[in-house]
Amino acid sequence: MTSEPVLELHHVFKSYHTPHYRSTPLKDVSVTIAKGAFITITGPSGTGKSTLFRLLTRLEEPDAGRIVYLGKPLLEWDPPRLRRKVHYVFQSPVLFPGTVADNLSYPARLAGDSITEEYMSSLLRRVALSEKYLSRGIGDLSGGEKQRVNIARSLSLEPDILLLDEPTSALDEKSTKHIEQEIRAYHEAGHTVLWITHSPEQAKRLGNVTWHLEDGCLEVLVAP
Ligand SMILES: Nc1ncnc2c1ncn2[C@@H]1O[C@H](COP(=O)(O)OP(=O)(O)OP(=O)(O)O)[C@@H](O)[C@H]1O
Repeated sequence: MTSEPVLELHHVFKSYHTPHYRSTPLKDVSVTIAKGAFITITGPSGTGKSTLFRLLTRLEEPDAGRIVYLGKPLLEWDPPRLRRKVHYVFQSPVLFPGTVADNLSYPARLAGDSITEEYMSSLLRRVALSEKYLSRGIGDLSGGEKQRVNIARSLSLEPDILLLDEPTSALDEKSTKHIEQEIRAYHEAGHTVLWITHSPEQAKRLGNVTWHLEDGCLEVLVAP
């Protein structure tokens, strides 16, 4: 791992105000992510882990502070281009009606390209699904199968930074271990990974740097 920063947060604040409550998920958070890092993110439910990912992909903007990707402020990045490079795999899979193949080939079609059935089968194997799934309708899949198709489609984009929001929450132990192994391989190929998890055991298995987010503060924990 090099120490070259790929993402930087400088004094980032984010809060929400509604008529009924006020919540401040990020209070003056400053942190740097080195290129090729594998960071797990933990913290109680509702503390702002997903909010952080929304800010990193410009789905929302901070109230104050600056986020920089590859030396350039996020505000200067074209959002669709940014989101292919810093890619958010949502906690609830976003798939459209149609077959698994329709969904896997969507990013290529959007770019005016096409991908082969063989490549789509290899994407499915990476998430422990057989090629038989290619013709299955999205509506017929279980929550865990949808989650894996969603991850397979994201891997096809080969993002520089992969943001995973509880990607194994609907999976059994065997599939969870398979996905962990696949994402480790993705990381070892030189990519940066941020992984939100509620499981301290999973955080320990996945890497030695954990960010703990609570009460708006981000604490960096490095395992010995
Ligand atoms: N659009 C919004 N409007 C108002 N409040 C919001 C909005 N989005 C998030 N919040 C609030 O901000 C806080 C952080 O939410 P966030 O989804 O980031 O938490 P989280 O740590 O990812 O939670 P979980 O572990 O349950 O997924 C919560 O209190 C939530 O209710």
